[in-house]
Amino acid sequence: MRLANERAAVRVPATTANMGPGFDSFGMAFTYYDEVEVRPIVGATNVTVEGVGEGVVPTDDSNLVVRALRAGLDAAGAPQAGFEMHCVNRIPHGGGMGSSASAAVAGLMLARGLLSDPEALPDEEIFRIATGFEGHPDNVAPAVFGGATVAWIEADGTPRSAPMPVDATLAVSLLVPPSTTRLSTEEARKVLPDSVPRADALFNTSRAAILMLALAGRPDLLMAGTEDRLHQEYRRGVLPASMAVMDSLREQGYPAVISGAGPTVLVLADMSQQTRFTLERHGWTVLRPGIDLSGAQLV
Ligand SMILES: Nc1ncnc2c1ncn2[C@@H]1O[C@H](COP(=O)(O)OP(=O)(O)OP(=O)(O)O)[C@@H](O)[C@H]1O
Ligand SMILES: N[C@@H](CCO)C(=O)O
Repeated sequence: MRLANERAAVRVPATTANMGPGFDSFGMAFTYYDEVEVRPIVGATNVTVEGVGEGVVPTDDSNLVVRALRAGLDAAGAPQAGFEMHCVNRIPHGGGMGSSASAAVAGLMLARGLLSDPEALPDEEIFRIATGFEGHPDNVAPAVFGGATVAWIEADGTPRSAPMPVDATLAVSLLVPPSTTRLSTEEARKVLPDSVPRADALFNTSRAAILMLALAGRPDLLMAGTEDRLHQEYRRGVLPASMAVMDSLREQGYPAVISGAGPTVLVLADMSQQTRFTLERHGWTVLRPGIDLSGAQLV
């Protein structure tokens, strides 16, 4: 295998995970993208970043996108090089919109784009390697495949995923709190208990099944299908503002959940102008993306 192309570029979607009851398994991709371009060079890697993470994320080989690119080349048996990389980042970091999964998928897609035989890195392989970076597959699956997905880990450790039927016209709102409230997934996972009451496990089993029906065209089931007892309440202490907004929206009849590990709040509905303005006055950003059905694409 060799590097056959002098450049590759990728567009990778933001994603949500959990969606209420589907902890570590449900996910969905949005028409809201990071874009990365790369060129192999002779010499040291140099990353330039525009937008989110500018001046913060590493600009050398320790950058997550570069690490994933290198992992992809290794998996395909291709040689390494130095890289000139330019990232246009829109997905907030530590925001609950799957930035780290999208970064890993971006790097792996770029590896594919540089290879003499792109088929050496099929989607399933990119999904597997990116899940290794993340530790759980729920954001990676929609970032790779698009749409709504259910993802799981087989007993032998193999990650798997399958598309969930979704009404692509479903309205989505992502409520992103001010950037001072970012929360790393690592911190958000530390507050979760190792075991949960059987009644709560049963509760989530039915709600996850209901959510599948709701997404496929039963919007009347969205409120019941977005209830959760496995993770959100345990995270209230590290997500006080987001949980308060989620509670208030649910009281008003909106199917609101914590997006991924937070602090972004996902609402599976459009919201009244007044509700949006109130949040924006308090420094929140309201995004209203569509559902991405393609996943990451070389461009
Ligand atoms: N585009 C990127 N380039 C480089 N590093 C990134 C990029 N995106 C994410 N990261 C790294 O991943 C970290 C954020 O990952 P983390 O899993 O904590 O949050 P998240 O993926 O945004 O949220 P969630 O998993 O809840 O959706 C950043 O602090 C940064 O170190
Ligand atoms: N399922 C993950 C999503 C964030 O990566 C969590 O809630 O911790």
